[in-house]
Amino acid sequence: MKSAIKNLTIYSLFSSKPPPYHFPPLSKPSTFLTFSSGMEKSPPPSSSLSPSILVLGGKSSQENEFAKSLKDNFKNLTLPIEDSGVSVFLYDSDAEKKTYEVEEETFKIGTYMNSLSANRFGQFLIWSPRLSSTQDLIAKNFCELPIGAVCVADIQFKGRGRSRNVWESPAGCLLFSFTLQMDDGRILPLLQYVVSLAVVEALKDVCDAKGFPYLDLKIKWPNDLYLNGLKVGGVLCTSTYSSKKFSVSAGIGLNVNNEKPTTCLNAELRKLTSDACQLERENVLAAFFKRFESFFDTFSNQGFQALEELYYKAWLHSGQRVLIQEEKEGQLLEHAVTIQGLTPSGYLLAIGDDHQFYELHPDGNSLDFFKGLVRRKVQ
Ligand SMILES: O=C(O)CCCC[C@@H]1SC[C@@H]2NC(=O)N[C@@H]21
Repeated sequence: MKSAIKNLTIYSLFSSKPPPYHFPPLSKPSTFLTFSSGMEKSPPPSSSLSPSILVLGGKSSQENEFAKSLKDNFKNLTLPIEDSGVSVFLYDSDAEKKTYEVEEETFKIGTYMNSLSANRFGQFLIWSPRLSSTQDLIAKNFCELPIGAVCVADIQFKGRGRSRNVWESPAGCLLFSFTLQMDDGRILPLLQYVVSLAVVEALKDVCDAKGFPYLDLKIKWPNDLYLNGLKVGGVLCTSTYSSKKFSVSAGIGLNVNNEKPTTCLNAELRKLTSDACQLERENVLAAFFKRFESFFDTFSNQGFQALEELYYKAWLHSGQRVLIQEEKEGQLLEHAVTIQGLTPSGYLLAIGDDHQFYELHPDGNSLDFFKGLVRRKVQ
């Protein structure tokens, strides 16, 4: 295939080749370490700012033992300079209850753990009221954490978006990153779609379980989450390659409960029903891991094809007419195509009015879906 595109920006997961930089070889997940789980003094409320805290906790005694070992060996972790002063605590449900009395907005680890039914993802949790970026913490310490470990922050002050964008991360958003590994680099670029799909389906699951009306959360390709025409979330997947494995840090930001300046899931829910029907970040996160775990198994064993139908129901683009741009002999030509689906490598497949197939790549400078696309001919 010949590309007519110059200055093409390709997101990190669109490259099936190992990236040029590597983390050190992966160590075994340390869940076999044995320590007694201990109670810690109550962590301060999230309103106390710098230096922040990290709370480590697990679903089972095994993960709680790992939490203890990580706390004891905390100096081995690599923290972004902005987070270097953090204090580490082990999760303690009694202490958490006291914290709620002071601060309602904190992520409730107990509620999350009770709601979590996934078996492999989300079992080991790192929570912070205020962190530079969950993505940085997870990616920088991938080798020290068990696969499936999740880091949640109430507020990020250096949140990362795609294409080096800053991700605004105020209170009320569900902000998290988690770890996973994959062997097959050919399907790696499609993983971000599996993550987005799991968010959409998890939201339906929570609404179902609570008897809430459905929110029409949709995927705007490649990684945005839209509700009623407004962006309420995004997915960022980054990977490194070592010892024949891709180590992936998957980060998700979802605006559950902060309607300024646009909207959020709960604001849209209030329009449909009573004020009493409100989503909690803890339940959404637990439902996400349940969905993701199942989708990830399907994806790993059968490929993205097995999820494609569901994905196309969840995205905004089937049959969408899109204006694409092409530079020819110094002239900017624009013409319309109709989106058909995804190519095997995860780009958009479109058919032109000339019956020619096109593979559309995202323009790194602008994600204006109707203007900012570049094209590549499929032969
Ligand atoms: O650009 C996008 O649309 C993706 C944004 C992903 C943001 C999330 S918030 C949690 C995690 N931590 C980060 O720093 N970024 C991701």
